[in-house]
Amino acid sequence: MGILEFDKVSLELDGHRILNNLDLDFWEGHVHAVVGPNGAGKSTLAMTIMGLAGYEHHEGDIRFKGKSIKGLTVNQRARLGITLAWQEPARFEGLGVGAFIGAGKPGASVQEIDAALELVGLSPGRYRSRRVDKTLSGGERKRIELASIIVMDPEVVLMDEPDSGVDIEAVNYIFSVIDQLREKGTTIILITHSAEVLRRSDHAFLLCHGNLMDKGPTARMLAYFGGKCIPCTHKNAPELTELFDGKGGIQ
Ligand SMILES: Nc1ncnc2c1ncn2[C@@H]1O[C@H](COP(=O)(O)OP(=O)(O)OP(=O)(O)O)[C@@H](O)[C@H]1O
Repeated sequence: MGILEFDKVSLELDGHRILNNLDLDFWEGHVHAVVGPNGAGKSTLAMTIMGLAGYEHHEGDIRFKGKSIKGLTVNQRARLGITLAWQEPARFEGLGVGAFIGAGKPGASVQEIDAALELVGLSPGRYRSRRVDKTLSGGERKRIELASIIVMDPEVVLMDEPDSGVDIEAVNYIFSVIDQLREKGTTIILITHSAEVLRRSDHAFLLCHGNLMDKGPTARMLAYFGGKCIPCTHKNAPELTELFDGKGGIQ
């Protein structure tokens, strides 16, 4: 049994079926990737797992440790240990960086906060007292968000395009955070367009137009990035030339 299970989950937004009858099983302590072309429904899947407003009225069931989480709020899901690393720390804008990082764990010590900052490659002396605001660069904000996840120590963490908008140095820190979370036994769900990120996973799901097209070990799913997209009969199936950027990633 997986730690997080989708049982025939479908979701309509604005009259369009965005997720279609998905049966997914995320195994405890594994790193899963969710891949697929633009508009496949990957971010919608993440929002639906988190139970964000507008995404809660899905058909089918989502179970965490065997119990339905349908109807639970984002905060209730977060308290169970399910969290999403947002693209940017938008919550609590203006809070001190240290307070922001400690917010997910009542009583978090300065040492824990500093250790998390160091893990993402930000000097505590320089960053802990700064504000979470627009004076931080996009990459810094992303790393601060990751530091908050390290302190929170969730059971399931979703990361939506963890390597987008960050430089090579920051990407390496993000990858080392993924490795550390994996070592701790955290279940990780990586939503990605990047073959490099996909390589960090053990197992991947391929979505297209809200449908699960394939699932399997990463090594096999990497073929998708190599230009061998599996046959798709959807009327709007994108041309392969639209999909691949020629550098091992997809557009
Ligand atoms: N509120 C909404 N109303 C109608 N359609 C929506 C809504 N939100 C998302 N969609 C559509 O749902 C589809 C899936 O969007 P989603 O953002 O989940 O895709 P994605 O796989 O994450 O794409 P990308 O790789 O481009 O980020 C898209 O066609 C999008 O336009």
